[in-house]
Amino acid sequence: MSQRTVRIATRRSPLAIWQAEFVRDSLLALDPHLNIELVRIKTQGDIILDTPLAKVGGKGLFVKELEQSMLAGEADIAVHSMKDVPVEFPEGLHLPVICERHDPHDAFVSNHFKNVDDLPLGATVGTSSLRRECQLRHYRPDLKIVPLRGNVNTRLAKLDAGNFDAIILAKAGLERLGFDERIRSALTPEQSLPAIGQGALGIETRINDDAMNALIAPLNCELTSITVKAERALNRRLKGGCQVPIGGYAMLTGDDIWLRGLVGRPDGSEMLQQEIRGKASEAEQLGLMLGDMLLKQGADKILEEVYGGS
Ligand SMILES: NCc1[nH]cc(CCC(=O)O)c1CC(=O)O
Repeated sequence: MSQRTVRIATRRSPLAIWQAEFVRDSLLALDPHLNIELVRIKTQGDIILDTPLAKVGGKGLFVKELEQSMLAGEADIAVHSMKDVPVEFPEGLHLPVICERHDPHDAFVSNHFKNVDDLPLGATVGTSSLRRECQLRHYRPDLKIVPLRGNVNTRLAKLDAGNFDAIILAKAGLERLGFDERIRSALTPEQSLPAIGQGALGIETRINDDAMNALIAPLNCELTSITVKAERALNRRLKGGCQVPIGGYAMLTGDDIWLRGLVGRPDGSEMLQQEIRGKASEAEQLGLMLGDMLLKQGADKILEEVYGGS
């Protein structure tokens, strides 16, 4: 029974490796006799580094190759940032486990300024996230938003090279890599509503791999699963792609859930926001309803323009 081998498919970025090792160590804490290997895979998202992802197009740029390795039997599980996981899974695969969420907020990183309000008029901020760009422009129309891609380490190096007054990154990614001291402040959800699934890790497996599904089941965090499922239901209703600024963040208090959603234009000229509260047991329906509210408010028009109508 022991000496079972688990092959974890992971991207090669330092953050992805940290996340795969986090899941490896969590599994080893449950059964020290497991034999766990990392299968390091290069994805499209890692290869195309000089183009804003929204322009590269296509969903699941960071997960497709990991899924193929599982379907080909070269890996047993894949660890993903939930933020990067598309709403639909390929036939034969599912995502039964969402681990306890780390900090979901965006972080303000700068060598000279302590928060967004502290930035001088016309300051340069690096981000390639349309969601961050939209909200920053909406909040501070004077800021100059400049594309910034690459993994977390690369982005910090570009900041240090003096290319930007500040950059915005996910707090969770910085903290996982030990860059806590680089975080000058957290952006509140009112300043920057996080990305759907931000801060949460998910584990994808083959649906029919009963042994593996049972093995990873204890890593599931029920509370995180509920909130992320609500956020992902919102994304499903909005047919969330990476060309539209979309934000979504759910919080649980006891049996109640509070879900906020945002759809906007990258230039910040329009930013629609809605929120909904209800029973946690209806998390997914609430996510879909919130999507409908945003669509009715005008998100349908924005999405239609971006995706060229349908
Ligand atoms: N798109 C890259 C990505 N995917 C997940 C994270 C952060 C970690 C997380 O949200 O779990 C990041 C980096 C960032 O946005 O700064």
